Amino acid sequence: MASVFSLPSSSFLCPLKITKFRTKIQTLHSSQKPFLINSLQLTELDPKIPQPVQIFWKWLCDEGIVSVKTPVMPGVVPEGLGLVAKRDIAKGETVLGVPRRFWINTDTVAGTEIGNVCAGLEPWISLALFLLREKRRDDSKWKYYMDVLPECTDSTIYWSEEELSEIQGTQLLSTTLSVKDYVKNEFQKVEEVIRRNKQLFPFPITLDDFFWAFGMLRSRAFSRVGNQNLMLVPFADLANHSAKVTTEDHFHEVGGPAGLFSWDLLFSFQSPLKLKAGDQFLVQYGLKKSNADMALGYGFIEPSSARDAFTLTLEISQSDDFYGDKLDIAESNGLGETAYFDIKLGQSLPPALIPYLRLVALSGIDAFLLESISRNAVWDHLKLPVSRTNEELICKIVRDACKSAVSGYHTTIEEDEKLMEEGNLSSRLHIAVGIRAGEKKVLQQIDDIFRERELKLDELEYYQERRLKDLGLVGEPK
Ligand SMILES: C[S@@+](CC[C@H](N)C(=O)[O-])C[C@H]1O[C@@H](n2cnc3c(N)ncnc32)[C@H](O)[C@@H]1O
Repeated sequence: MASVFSLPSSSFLCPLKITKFRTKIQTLHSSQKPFLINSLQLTELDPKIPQPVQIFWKWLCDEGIVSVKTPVMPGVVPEGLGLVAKRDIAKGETVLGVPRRFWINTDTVAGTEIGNVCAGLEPWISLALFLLREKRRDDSKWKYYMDVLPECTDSTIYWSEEELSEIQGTQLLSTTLSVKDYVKNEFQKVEEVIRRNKQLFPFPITLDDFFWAFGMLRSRAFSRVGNQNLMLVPFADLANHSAKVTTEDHFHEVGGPAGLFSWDLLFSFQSPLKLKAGDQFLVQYGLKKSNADMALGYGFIEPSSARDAFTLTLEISQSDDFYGDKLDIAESNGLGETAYFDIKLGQSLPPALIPYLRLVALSGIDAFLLESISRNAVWDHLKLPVSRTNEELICKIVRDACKSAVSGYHTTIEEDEKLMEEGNLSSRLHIAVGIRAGEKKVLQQIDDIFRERELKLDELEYYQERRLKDLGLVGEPK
């Protein structure tokens, strides 16, 4: 199995042969003046660091984005490039502040020659076109930043067909294929814009290029900063993720000095951990993200099983005799005709799952429940077992769905675990094996819950029994 992952990199969908420093030292463009690599900051960089990164660092220094006081600098780390502490850093200490004029967001694009053309486009598409254009321009303000962007990541959007076959049957595969289709469709639409504006895009832009830009934005763009939804922040985006970081609020927009004589908004990063000189500055990419989200967005997964997840999709059938009533009840409770329930390994089921399942399965004489005066009253009834038939049916629906999902994988959990134990997996195979094992474990957990429920069907108390008790007609009145 591992052999399909040791293909030469040219077999991967790694577009844009633009940035080469990860494989060979890049030479400067003839039109660029070489920098003198002798400033105070530059001598601090590890000489093993590729030249484009040294030049990027010099640019950061010259532009006043970093100063001698900046306590982090770029470094080569197991995750690629990263930020390394130059000295001990206290927890909560500000490690960098990137002035607004270097941020890349829709305002940045609006202020350029392509601003008008991009005005009606989705923010990410306008940023993607901007990136692709700046990447080709020798006189780009962001040239040295563009030169340190990677050619691709291990995100599943860049995997070859053979690599994708390793996640056969997984939800990650279907999500990846949908995302790829979406990007392809958007590219077809944007090709027309590019064609009509040849003077602004006087170079070919391929689908692979577009995927490159999409992948860069997915893996490096910040969101939720102030009122900016999507934005690239050179230097700050060298921060890698660590599971050791268990908080998420590390970046803020603050006013501050943005050069010798100016004051501006700064994108500022605070260290979530106490660091020693030489340690890597690490952040948290999202506590709620599943391993599939991490694999798709960033091209890595965490060993923690807490990120293993499976999404159960349930639906009220339009051919259901009680479709209208059921939909109304679902909608009154924040759900819809289709409902998605993210189930995480080791965690209890989402509270709305079982009531929704009971609603979907409600039929025959149980359907009288739908006639309750208030929709909320119906939902309250659905929080407890309705009838043996209904409860048996929900167990069957879920167990059948689990069985069908499990039959789609081409390996067992044991086989995946053995591969993991043997080690030596390529980074992409490591992701594939981790994802397919994780999904199956969650499916097993769900199946176990409903198998146990099936065994207790005779012990459960159902609606009619509760009603009779309430009326004092059986057992102890409440
Ligand atoms: C925001 S960038 C960080 C800088 C990046 N390492 C670089 O070389 O430019 C995010 C990317 O870094 C890598 N990365 C970050 N954290 C990682 C981790 N914990 N394990 C593996 N790769 C990681 C992934 O390739 C991810 O897509």
